[in-house]
Amino acid sequence: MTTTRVVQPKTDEQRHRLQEACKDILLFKNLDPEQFSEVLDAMFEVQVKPEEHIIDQGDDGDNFYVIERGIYDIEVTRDASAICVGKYDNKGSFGELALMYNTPRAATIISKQTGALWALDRATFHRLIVRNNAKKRRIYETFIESVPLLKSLELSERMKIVDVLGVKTFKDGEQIIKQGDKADCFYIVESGNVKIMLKSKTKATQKDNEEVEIARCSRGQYFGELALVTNKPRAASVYAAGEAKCLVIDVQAFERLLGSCIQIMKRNIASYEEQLVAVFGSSADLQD
Ligand SMILES: Nc1ncnc2c1ncn2[C@@H]1O[C@@H]2COP(=O)(O)O[C@H]2[C@H]1O
Repeated sequence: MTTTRVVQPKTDEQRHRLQEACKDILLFKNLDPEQFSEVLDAMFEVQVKPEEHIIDQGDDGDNFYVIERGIYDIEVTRDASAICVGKYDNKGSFGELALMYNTPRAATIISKQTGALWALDRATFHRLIVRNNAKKRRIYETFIESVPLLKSLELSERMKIVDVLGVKTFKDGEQIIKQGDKADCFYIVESGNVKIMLKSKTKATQKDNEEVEIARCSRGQYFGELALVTNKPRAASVYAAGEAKCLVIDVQAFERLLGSCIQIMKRNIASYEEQLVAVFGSSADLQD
């Protein structure tokens, strides 16, 4: 693997767009500012046409991609039939697996309209992101083993979660999730507390726009799964209560790696109705 720093020349306007596209990329969250700036230097713009195959399942991995804009289908072929397992909608990233694990591409990614991507070459991805993974595993191994939801997974499966997660710190009172938004992440609390707040749409006596606290989550507990499991907008808002640090997993990794935990989550979702009945006298707000 080369250790040379790659610099792809960019205009100020391009760098600005690139920074915008990369600001929420989970795999970049653990980089220090110098490493992040090396990543940005190495990235280059790729314009895509409708129906273009950006990645073909089975190929060797060349680049990691960050989405600036466009819709991309994710297709996985098993037993000779291709199934669309999800899509990227104007945000997110893909193409990390083949580069991380030296495996053939695990899915085919097809653009559905004209779009724009930023690509990071394999050597730079390896040098800056993959090398960081050993450190990430050391830091999070014990904590991730203690998370009750993940107990049923194999150690190797838990480590794959660690490889792709991002860590975010929220200030006291900062909004983490907004009720009604489209969902794209799942969260596990590493430290601090978060409070789940709900604006009732059905309770006539409640003042307009007033949010009511319905639950709190602390270390080892998770939130943000409901909308991912039900494919609906966020059912409640979530705020940091004091400083809170969360591990964040994107929806594609959630579906790929946490599929076997979904039954446990569904059982817990049933108890949300009881919480709502306790607070509002009815669980109707969760059902629409
Ligand atoms: N369910 C899925 N299975 C495999 N790959 C997926 C899935 N969903 C999204 N992807 C992305 O599709 C990419 C295809 O190339 P990679 O295998 O390098 O990395 C893969 C992931 O980034």
